[in-house]
Amino acid sequence: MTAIAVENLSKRFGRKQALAGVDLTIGRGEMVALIGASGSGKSTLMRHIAGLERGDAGSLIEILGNVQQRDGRYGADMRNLRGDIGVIFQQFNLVARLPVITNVLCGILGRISAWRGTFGFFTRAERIAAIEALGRVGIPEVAWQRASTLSGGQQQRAAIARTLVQRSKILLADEPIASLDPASARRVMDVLADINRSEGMTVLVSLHQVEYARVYCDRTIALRDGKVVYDGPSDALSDTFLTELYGAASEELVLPQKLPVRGEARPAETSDRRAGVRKKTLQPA
Ligand SMILES: Nc1ncnc2c1ncn2[C@@H]1O[C@H](COP(=O)(O)OP(=O)(O)OP(=O)(O)O)[C@@H](O)[C@H]1O
Repeated sequence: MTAIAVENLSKRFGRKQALAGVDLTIGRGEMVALIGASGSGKSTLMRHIAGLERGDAGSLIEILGNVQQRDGRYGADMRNLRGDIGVIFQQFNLVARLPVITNVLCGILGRISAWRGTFGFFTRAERIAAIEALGRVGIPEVAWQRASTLSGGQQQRAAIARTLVQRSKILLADEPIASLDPASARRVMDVLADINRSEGMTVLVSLHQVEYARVYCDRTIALRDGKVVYDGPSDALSDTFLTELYGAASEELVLPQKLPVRGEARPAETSDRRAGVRKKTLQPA
């Protein structure tokens, strides 16, 4: 079954053609990487799939077989479909002053009555589910801490826990590791891969470094100037091929050092870098 179907998606911002006739289909249970140099349209595509933005005339997006938007208008099922999609961003994933557990519980706001959400009235079962979700991502001990006290990697994992509590079927992760040091980045990618495998959650993750795509995703979709220029096995994205696709801009897609193979022994994680660090810290100088 198809999780995400995008047909002829175009988006113009003034004179800038951010997306130009994007076609792609992602099956349920797939974990797919989206790569592209800066400004290639990754975030714009993610925002459209999340239902946060509407495409231009002629565009069609279907989520789980239902029309999410067509010709710049949202479909009738839009509200329900929003609940099926969990979104995490590079930053600003959590409300800093609230405890982590409350942030995670925000995942169920779409399913409970407005008054319960407004007053933060959550049942014992819901709180237990939130702590279990934090356990799934490896950080149950931070449940009662303020979100602002978490490292960047922990914040991303808490945001993933929120999507588990939301029971979303699709997870869109827009550059979730761009602000993290390599050890924290791998942990976040490990968690994404784990919930993809064990929960069957469809994952679309945009990445700046193609190495992570090669290690974690069988399939990569590459964007350039708002168009899909490659859609196929991540293994095929050799450095030479990347240069063919992106020219000099390919340098920003390659890490200076090789990543260990998944599951290979890794050095102990150093302390996670605090969230809010400047974007693209993994780029070569
Ligand atoms: N709201 C907007 N208004 C005007 N232009 C926009 C808007 N959003 C995106 N763009 C432009 O569309 C193009 C694609 O932007 P987008 O953020 O999707 O790229 P990206 O691949 O995610 O880049 P990065 O890796 O740097 O985040 C860029 O030229 C950007 O300036």
